[in-house]
Amino acid sequence: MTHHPGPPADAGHTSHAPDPVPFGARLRAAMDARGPLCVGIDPHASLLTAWGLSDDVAGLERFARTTVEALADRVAVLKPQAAFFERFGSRGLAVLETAVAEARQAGALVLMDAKRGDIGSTMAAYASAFLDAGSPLFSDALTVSPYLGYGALSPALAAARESGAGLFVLALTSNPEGHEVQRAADADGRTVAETVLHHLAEENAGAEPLGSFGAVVGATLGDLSAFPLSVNGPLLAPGIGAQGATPADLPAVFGDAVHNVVPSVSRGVLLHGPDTTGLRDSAARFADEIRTALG
Ligand SMILES: O=c1ccn([C@@H]2O[C@H](COP(=O)(O)O)[C@@H](O)[C@H]2O)c(=O)[nH]1
Repeated sequence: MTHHPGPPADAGHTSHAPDPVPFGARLRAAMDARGPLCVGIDPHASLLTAWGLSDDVAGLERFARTTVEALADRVAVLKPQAAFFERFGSRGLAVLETAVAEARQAGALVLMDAKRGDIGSTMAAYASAFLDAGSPLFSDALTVSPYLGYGALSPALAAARESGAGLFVLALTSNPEGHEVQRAADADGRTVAETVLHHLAEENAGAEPLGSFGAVVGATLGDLSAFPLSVNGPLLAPGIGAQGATPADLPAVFGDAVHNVVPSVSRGVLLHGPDTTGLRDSAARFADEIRTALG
């Protein structure tokens, strides 16, 4: 697979032609070319301050631009955390739109971490916002929450198929509070997380080289061999760095599914900014550790 992982040539404008190559194939190509590391763009107020920036839209804009310029030409995936842009209202969203377009233009796949989930009719509007090729916030993939029922995600699945985008469905999140919901079992003893993973395996059946519908599975969770992680789709693994997990943990957590893992680091890289070399060197160190861990 030699397809360029980046966007169509008109990225940066508000109109995008649907990419005929499904997200899973584009992601596999990007992982092969650049390694699997995903870096989060999480402009925490504390990071803006640490970077010598003001906690306002100007600071946000500088933070996002610096991160994109430092990393979009070398990591497989950039993952803007929408919350940190939304807190500045419409002007924050304008910064997010620009960051998405510039990151895609530079060759990174953009995973919008917005964790959307609602009844189907409202889910269709979220899908339109992030997964319709003509939307200003169109992204290569979107995180979604299945806790209104996996079936309520149908409009997002349909929109992603239409535009060649992907989804990452919350299954086993990196935070300890997730357990009481995600590990709750039904009458047959099947946990919520297992149910989500089974749906994803069905979604991705037969897809090559990789399905477009992934799961979010924290790198912090220890041995997950009790869960059916082989969904023939990507597994976004947040929790490396600031939350305490390390690349060396990945094989023990993910077992046979480790080669479909997209390890994700936000603060662990970002705290080395605003210096471009600091950001790049930090990302390169994580990438090296991941390569070593995955053999
Ligand atoms: O289970 C999850 C799902 C998403 N996240 C998000 O990833 C980053 C983690 O940031 P770090 O600075 O590397 O801790 C953040 O945007 C979370 O909202 C997660 O941590 N766990």
